[in-house]
Amino acid sequence: MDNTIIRFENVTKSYNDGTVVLKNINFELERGKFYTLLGPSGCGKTTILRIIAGFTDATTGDVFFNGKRINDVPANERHVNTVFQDYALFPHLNVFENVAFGLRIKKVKEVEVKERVQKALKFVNLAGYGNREISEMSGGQRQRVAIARAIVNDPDVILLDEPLSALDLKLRTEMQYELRELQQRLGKTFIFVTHDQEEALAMSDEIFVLSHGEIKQSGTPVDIYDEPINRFVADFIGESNIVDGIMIEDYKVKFAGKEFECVDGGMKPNEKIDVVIRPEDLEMTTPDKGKLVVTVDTQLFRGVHYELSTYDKDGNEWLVHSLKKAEVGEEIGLDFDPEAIHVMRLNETEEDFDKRLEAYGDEEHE
Ligand SMILES: Nc1ncnc2c1ncn2[C@@H]1O[C@H](COP(=O)(O)OP(=O)(O)OP(=O)(O)O)[C@@H](O)[C@H]1O
Repeated sequence: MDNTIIRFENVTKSYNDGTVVLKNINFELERGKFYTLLGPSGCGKTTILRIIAGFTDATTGDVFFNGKRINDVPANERHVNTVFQDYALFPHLNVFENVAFGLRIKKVKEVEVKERVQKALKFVNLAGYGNREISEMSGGQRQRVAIARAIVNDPDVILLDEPLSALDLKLRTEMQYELRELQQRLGKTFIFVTHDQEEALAMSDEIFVLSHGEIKQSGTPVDIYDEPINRFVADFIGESNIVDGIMIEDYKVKFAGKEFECVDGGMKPNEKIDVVIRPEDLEMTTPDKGKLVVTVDTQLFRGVHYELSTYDKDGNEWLVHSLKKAEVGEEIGLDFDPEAIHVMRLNETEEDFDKRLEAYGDEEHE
C-alpha cells in the first residue's frame, strides 16, 4: 500500500507585492512519521504549514492528501490540526472546554465529547486537570492542552508551528522527549516547524532544511549531520569548519595550501569548492604528525570537551573539539581521516547532488 499521506508537487507561493516565499517545493511525507521543517526566520516554513492546513493557497503547484488533490478543499474539511506557537487557548474557558471546543462546533454528542476530551487529556498526562483555568496552568501544561485540543479531533496529521519556543530551555528539552514519545504512541504524522537545529536533530525521523523558500537538503538527522551537501546546511546544522578549496581530480582535494586524499568526486578538474570538516573529526596531535599545523588562539572548557579555536598559516580558522587540553599560543598538529573531509560544490542543490552521485557511482554515499 502507498504509505504517502501528503505530497507537494512543484509548489510555489508568491504575494502580490512580488515577494516569492516558496520557489519550487517537492516532497512526499509518509504516514506515522515525525517530520521537521527547519530553517532561519522567513525561509517559508510556516507558509508550508499554512498551505497544508488550507489557511493559504499555493500560487502554483499541487498539494495531495491521501492521493487526492486538495488545493481547493477548505481548511475545515482537511484532516489536519495545528498547534500554534502561542497555543491560541481561550483564556475564559477552562481546560476541558478548550479541548472540547472543536467538538462542540461540530455538534458532537455530550457523552462522546466527555469521553474524547478525557481520553485526549489522559494522552498528554493531564487527566484530572479539566476544571482548571488556563491561567492556573504552567507554560508546559498549556502546551499540552494545545496538543490535546489538536488530537481530540483524531486528525491524520498534526502540524506544530514552533510549539516549544515560548518555553525555557529545561522545559523545552523535556517537551521534546514528550512530544516525540506522544507522536510514537499516537502513530500519527507530525509536521514540526522550528529554527532550532538541535530540536530538529533530536526529534525527527526526517528533516527538511529550508533557506529562502527552497529545500536545501532533506534526510534523516544522521544523514544531514554527517553528510551535509552544501555550505548552507553544513553551516546551519551543528558546528563546521568551512574553507575554500580546489578539487584537483576525483578523490584529491587541495585546501590550506596542501593536497589531501578524500572520498568525493564527480566534479570538474580544478573546480573551486567548499571544504567542510566537523570540529569533532579533527584530532589534536604533535605538529610533526599533523596533516595541518595550527596555532591555538583560544580555548574554552565545554564540560565534555575542550573547544579550541586555532589558525593555520593561511589564516583559516579551525575549530577543534578535543578531550585533551592545549595551551593558548601553542603550535599543534591536526589529524583527520579522508572521510572527515566533506567536499561541496558551490551552491549545489539536492537534486544536482543526487544526479552527480549517480553519474560517478560513488559507493560511500549510496
Ligand atoms: N501576506 C504577505 N505578504 C507578503 N509577504 C509575506 C506575507 N506573509 C508572509 N510573507 C513573507 O513570507 C516569508 C516567509 O514567511 P514564513 O512565515 O513562512 O517564514 P518562517 O520560515 O516560518 O519564519 P519564522 O520562523 O520567522 O516564522 C517572509 O519573508 C514573510 O515576510
